[in-house]
Amino acid sequence: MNQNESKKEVLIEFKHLTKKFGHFTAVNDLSLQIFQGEVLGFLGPNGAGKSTAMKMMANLLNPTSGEVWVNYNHKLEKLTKYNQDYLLDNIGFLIENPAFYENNTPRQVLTLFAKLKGYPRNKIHERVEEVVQMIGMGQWIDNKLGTFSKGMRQKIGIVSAVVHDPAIIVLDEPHTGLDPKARREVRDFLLKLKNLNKTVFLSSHLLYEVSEVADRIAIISHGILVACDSLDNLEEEAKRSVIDLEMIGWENPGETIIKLKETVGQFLSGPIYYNRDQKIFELQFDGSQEKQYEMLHKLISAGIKVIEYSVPKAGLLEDLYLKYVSESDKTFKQFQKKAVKVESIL
Ligand SMILES: Nc1ncnc2c1ncn2[C@@H]1O[C@H](COP(=O)(O)OP(=O)(O)OP(=O)(O)O)[C@@H](O)[C@H]1O
Repeated sequence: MNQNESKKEVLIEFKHLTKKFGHFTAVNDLSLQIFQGEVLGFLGPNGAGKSTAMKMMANLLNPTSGEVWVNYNHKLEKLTKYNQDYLLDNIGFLIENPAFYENNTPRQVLTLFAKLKGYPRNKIHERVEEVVQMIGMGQWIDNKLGTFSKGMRQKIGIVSAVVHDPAIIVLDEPHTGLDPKARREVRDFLLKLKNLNKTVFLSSHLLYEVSEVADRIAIISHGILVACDSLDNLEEEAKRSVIDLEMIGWENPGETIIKLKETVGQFLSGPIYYNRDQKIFELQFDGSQEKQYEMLHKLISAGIKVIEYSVPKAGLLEDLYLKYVSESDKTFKQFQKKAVKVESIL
């Protein structure tokens, strides 16, 4: 935990949360804190366990073991069926696909949600109009939901999670069924919530959508938390790992790779790749900026004619995300193999 995190108030805490369906472990010993005022992106491939964890947080599923703790009056309390009404009162959830009556309008549905959640009656009219405008659906407020596309319903579902103005908003895959324009509207909506200092816990398998709004990212794969850090730190880590090198005065990529290895091999953390289209060499590098400079110095001292030496900007975070997920895939497969061996011995 860094210094900033230790100062912030924890609003939700998962403690060793585990959910098994029969022999299958969907969420495996997940420990995670969500801090006041942050947008925490919960990222993972399909089937990673995101929805299962969120359902346990909403008390829609009981954990097999572990606990969810929720902040109430500046004190964390363990979530149970006895205190869920007041503990979850200040949280807005979009967990499953929203189902609406076809004949209702967004105004009717959202007014009902706000009433049920105890929002002040004299302010509901204004609040409903405000949130529908916020997500760019103002002109549809009195149209029947039966005429809406999947994406439009999804946006109304997102709004239904915030209409009572909760402090914490939990959105499971809010981008489902949205086209690029609608995704941008949802992104803008999430940024507005962030500016209002709301705490948002957002799951998705879309890295870009999460990285545009999140302060921190938690990556889950096969039910296991494989990374959790601030977006800045993850971006730093991603940047450290690759350097693109463009040179002149070389002919054969194979021979050049051998020469590069001889010259700077001690700094490298993985193989050197040659990108044929861009005519650049990719060095896998894991070190400080000082080391990065030393490496450049060695290249030039060895007579290698470097004309570009840079950290690529696009796609780095994606590479890092895929690295975490594929490492976890490998570990999971090895574990499965061992499990099969043990079963056959038994
Ligand atoms: N009720 C259930 N019974 C059995 N298995 C389940 C149940 N609910 C979920 N699973 C399994 O648990 C795993 C995790 O599912 P979960 O829905 O949490 O993943 P996810 O990360 O939300 O995926 P997606 O992005 O596809 O929604 C999946 O393999 C799923 O098939």
